[in-house]
Amino acid sequence: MHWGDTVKSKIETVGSLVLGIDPAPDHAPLSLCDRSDLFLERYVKALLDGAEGKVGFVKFQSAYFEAFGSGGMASLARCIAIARERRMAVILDAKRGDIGSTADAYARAYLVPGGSDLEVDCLTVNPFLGPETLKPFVDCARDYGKGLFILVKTSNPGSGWLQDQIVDGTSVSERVAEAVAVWADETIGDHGIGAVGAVVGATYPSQGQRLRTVMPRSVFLAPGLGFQGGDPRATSALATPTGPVLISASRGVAAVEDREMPLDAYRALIRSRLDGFRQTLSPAAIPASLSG
Ligand SMILES: O=c1ccn([C@@H]2O[C@H](COP(=O)(O)O)[C@@H](O)[C@H]2O)c(=O)[nH]1
Repeated sequence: MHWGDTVKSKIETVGSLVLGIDPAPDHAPLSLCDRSDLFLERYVKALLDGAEGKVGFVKFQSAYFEAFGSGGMASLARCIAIARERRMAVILDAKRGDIGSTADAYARAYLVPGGSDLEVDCLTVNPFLGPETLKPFVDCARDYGKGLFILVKTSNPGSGWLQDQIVDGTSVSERVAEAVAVWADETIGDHGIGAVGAVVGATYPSQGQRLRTVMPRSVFLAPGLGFQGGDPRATSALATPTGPVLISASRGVAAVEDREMPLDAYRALIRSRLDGFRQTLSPAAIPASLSG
């Protein structure tokens, strides 16, 4: 199935929220942390239990699994499988990017069916090394129904240091966006949505408006809801029929101060936080079946 079709059908049935999964033991309930070797999978299962029926997309942050070394990467593979069993579309936020031959190996690891046990539906990639280094990812997205989110305007406070710089009359992020738009057109699916999308932080919705005009057929991944203060309403309003917006929150859904919280209460908290975030989105981003 084309990534754009997957996005469209998940949004229509469950909505555009993305559950960000950044497993950090220092803000998780203690009952999940008592055996460090089991922490990652227990944490992911607790979040997925709480998110049942509330989200159709999960975004795993690779770094938090890598931080546990080889065991963490093995857990990531198992957590990807668990999320897929629960019919979630899996985005891996690994921000990969390197010279073409190495990018080819990354693409095989994450995007080629059966290429490795880290295969996901969609991957974040970094454009800093230039267009030919993104080609292996774009080819895989087109050939195997996968999705890409290329970093265009990231959510962090310092993103403007490079991304807002003007070169030959165009900002660096717009320059990247122009390339994304071309790749989106080359990978278009039945619904007019390209497989190549963009990371556009929820913290910069007015730049998002401008970027939407440059990338009319790309899915936006908008991280930064919750802890980073992203604007849910203005960001979800960037969605168009051929340019859906997926909005993600990680700590804002999962982090707790009361670390003694029992697991059942934690699952209930996840559910109510996801409901709360959903209510802050533009009404157009909420499927009719869930808007009541
Ligand atoms: O521009 C970007 C790109 C990626 N991220 C990632 O999203 C989550 C955000 O976590 P929160 O707890 O919801 O703030 C994290 O994994 C980042 O690496 C981003 O924040 N901004």
